[in-house]
Amino acid sequence: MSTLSLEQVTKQFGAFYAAREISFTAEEGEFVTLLGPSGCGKTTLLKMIGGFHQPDSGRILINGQSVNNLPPEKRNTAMCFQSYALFPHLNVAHNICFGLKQKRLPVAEQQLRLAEVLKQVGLQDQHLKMPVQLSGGQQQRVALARAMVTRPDVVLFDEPLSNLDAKLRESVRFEIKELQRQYQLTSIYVTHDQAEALTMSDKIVVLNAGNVEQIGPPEEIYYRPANRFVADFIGAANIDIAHITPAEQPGFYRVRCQLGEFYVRSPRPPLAEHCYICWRPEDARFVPQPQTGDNHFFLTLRKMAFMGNLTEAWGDNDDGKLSVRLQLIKKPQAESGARVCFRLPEDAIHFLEPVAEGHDEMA
Ligand SMILES: Nc1ncnc2c1ncn2[C@@H]1O[C@H](COP(=O)(O)OP(=O)(O)OP(=O)(O)O)[C@@H](O)[C@H]1O
Repeated sequence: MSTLSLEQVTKQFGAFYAAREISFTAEEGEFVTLLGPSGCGKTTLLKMIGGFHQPDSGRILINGQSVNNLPPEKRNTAMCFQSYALFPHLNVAHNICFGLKQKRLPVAEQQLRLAEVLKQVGLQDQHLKMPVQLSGGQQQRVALARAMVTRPDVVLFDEPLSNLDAKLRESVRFEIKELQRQYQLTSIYVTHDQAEALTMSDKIVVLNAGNVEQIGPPEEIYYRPANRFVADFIGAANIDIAHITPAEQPGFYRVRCQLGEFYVRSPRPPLAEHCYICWRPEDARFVPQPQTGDNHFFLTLRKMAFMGNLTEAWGDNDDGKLSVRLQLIKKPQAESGARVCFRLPEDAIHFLEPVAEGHDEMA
């Protein structure tokens, strides 16, 4: 078991920053996901950890030792790519042992490790098959076995599921996570798929244009996004501008925004009186008997879409300047064009970054 730390790691391609002063740690056996949109620098970071790119500045440490000057083969990291990265002309056993052969490990040791890892990934009976004779999920397990067999300090996953269809992705996601947990593999996992990141990770590093936006466990990232980018990128969010003042009770705040007045409980105080706020579409409750007062608001319904387990709805506030998205468990008895009442629970509103001066859309 090993730890991995990045300290202020920067990588430029010409004048362009692919990674700018990135710092995070993966503790022993931790599953850390690098999540962000295309081009945000995920693969560049993974390649620097693996030794395929050299950082311009900053340090990469494995078990507390800098590996900046070590070539890839001396780093004891293992890459796990999409399933198609298996060698098509080699059977399962030869695919798995490829790295061990290159390291010139004695054949007896190779056989021992092969048997062990085949058992770990549940492919004991498949070792003579060629990759084309395996299902997508089995191919993915071979790719993982090939990484695990070298007993790496850190496993680096580069979008390993992007080649699989939606259903298989889900089951293989759980298989990888289970193996990672069982064998306490310190793992760095690159994806732009938020569902993958939320279900698999111990910790998520949210990246945007080469910068870290937030680092935290999945629940914190989802329920306490640090800023508009994170709130919007992970899940759906309604974002508004608000004036926030402390209420009498500690930990409670009065929030005035375009939707109305809200009484909010937040473990995190706002960073300024004038901040962006967000709330999740699933947090609003339909109120059949309209009420006024704190935490109630009115929308003119614009559109509703019945999705089976929930109904998606879109509506505008009274002055028509704010459009809001809702996910309701029960379809409201109302038609498009109706003015209907909703309520937000006290803990639904989250405080984001301060609004820049002169940018007051509420005025
Ligand atoms: N060798 C290179 N030379 C110049 N620019 C590069 C090079 N490699 C990457 N980049 C640029 O750096 C940025 C980050 O690339 P990177 O591959 O790390 O993104 P990513 O987040 O992994 O994206 P994706 O999800 O699309 O794979 C991109 O704008 C890319 O064009």
